[in-house]
Order: sequence, then C-alpha cells, then structure tokens
Amino acid sequence: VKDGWFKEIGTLWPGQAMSLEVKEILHVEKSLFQDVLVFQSASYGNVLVLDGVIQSTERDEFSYQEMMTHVPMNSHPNPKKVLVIGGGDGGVLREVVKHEGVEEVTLCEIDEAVIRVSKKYLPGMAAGFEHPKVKIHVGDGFAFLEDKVDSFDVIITDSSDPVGPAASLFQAKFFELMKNALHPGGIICTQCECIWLHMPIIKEVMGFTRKLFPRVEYGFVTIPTYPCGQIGLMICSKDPNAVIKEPIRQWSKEQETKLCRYYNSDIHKGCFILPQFAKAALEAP
Ligand SMILES: NCCCN[C@H]1CC[C@H](N)CC1
Repeated sequence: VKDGWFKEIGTLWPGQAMSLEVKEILHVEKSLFQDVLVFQSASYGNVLVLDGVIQSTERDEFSYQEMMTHVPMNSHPNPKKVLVIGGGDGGVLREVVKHEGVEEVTLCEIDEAVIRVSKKYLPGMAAGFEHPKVKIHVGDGFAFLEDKVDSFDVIITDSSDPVGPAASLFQAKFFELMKNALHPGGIICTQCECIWLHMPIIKEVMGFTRKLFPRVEYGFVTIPTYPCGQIGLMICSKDPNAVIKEPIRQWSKEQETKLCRYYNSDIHKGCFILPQFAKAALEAP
C-alpha cells in the first residue's frame, strides 16, 4: 500500500493493476500458505487480499459467489450433498444453504487463516459458516478428494489463481478427482479466469474437461474488483443430457429478488453468451 492506495500488481495481468483507495489497514499476516491482508477501502467496503491478489470485497463479492453457486445448483435436479473446495471467506457457503433441498455442505479450505480473518472482518460472507448443514474441513482439496468416490451432487471449486496454493486446482488430475467424487449426474463448477487475460488457461481447462465430462460450458460474471472486471465459471456435468445453459430449477420471481442481488434465471442463460473472440477461441478444437 503506497500513498493510501492498494495496487493489484500480478504476473497474470501484466501491465495493468486495479487500484483501491485504502482507508485503514485492518490485518496483515503471513499464514502457513500465503500473505494475508485485509483493509477497509474507501468505496468497496472491507477487502481480503491473498499474496497481493484481491479475493473478495464487501461491495461486489455477491456477484461471483451467487453465480459460482446458483448456476451449478440450478442446473442439478436435486442437489443434496455439496462440496466447496476453497471458499474460505464463506461466501459460497452462504449461497449454497439458500437451496432448501441441501442436506449437507462440506467446505475444504487449505488455509485456516482465511476462515479466521473472514469471520473477523467479512461477517457478511462468514455468515455462511454458522449454518447447521455446514461442515468445515481445513486441508488440501487435492488430498481431501483422494479417497472420495460417488459422494457429492455438486462440487464448487472457489479458488484463487493458478499461481501459489491453488495451482494444483487447475490441473487435469484434480478434475479427475472431482469427477470420481461426484454422484451420477453430478455437476462441478470451478473458477476459470478471464476471457480478456487468460484464454490459454481457459482453453487448456476446456480441453481436458471435454475429455472427462460429456457436458462442459464456460460462463462469466461481471465483478468490478477482479482483473478486467470479469471472471469465468467452468461448469461440467456427468449427465450427457444436462442442460446447464438454462436453469432446470428456479425460484419464483419474488424469491429470486429476496435471495439474490446478481443471479436470476435470465442471467443464468446470459452468462453463457460469449463475445465473438472468446466464442471462436473456445469452439475451435
Ligand atoms: N471467494 C474468493 C474467490 C476467489 N476467486 C479468485 C480470486 C482471485 C481472482 N484473480 C480470481 C478469482
């Protein structure tokens, strides 16, 4: 932080840096896995930063957390057992438990510091931890999945970027583990980077997921504080007849308004409509 501004300089977005004005630095820590910073920003509420990369801000986190959750959940006929890999700020958990039919959601986060810091400084997201249906496991998602077979209806990998602790979560092996851990008809949703910055990563993930799953779709959400204001979701289903591009379950209009500020059944469909350059790049074999 310099002259009262935080600048998000990163190797995955060369030559650009999102900046946020800092009102007060709330927490600085070197955890077992990464540098943890929380500051109160001038215009985006409290901000969680890991290894210099913005993870969540109070003002706009809802867009990403809602889409990462409700696009896969409303693409599954009856999700009961849900797993979240990463997601230590609690935002995805908060969204998962909005689905009445869910019986149990397990969160596997590698760094306990993220959970601890979220509870203290991001209460709006950490609210997700309090729910009776929630089970917390602190550990590496890779190791957690090694012995899980036919266990979950939906797996959401709410990860940071493929640099640092989350690098292994972008490899084919991890997607094989998620596939084995799914029940028949199961669906996964992973954070899959930005069409303006990371087409090579997206293409690579698309390449091996298409070999592993009969149905694969890439959608995106707009979120001001992520690089280029846009982040992607890779949605894969073991069901060859899965629709994905339209919700097969949806709340009533009034429920939608009550439960969500970004997601609705129209934006569920809209998120898969890609600009020409991305469509062409992802359709090319
Ligand atoms: N719940 C926190 C989500 C973290 N998602 C990522 C954070 C870093 C960004 N460059 C990409 C999304």
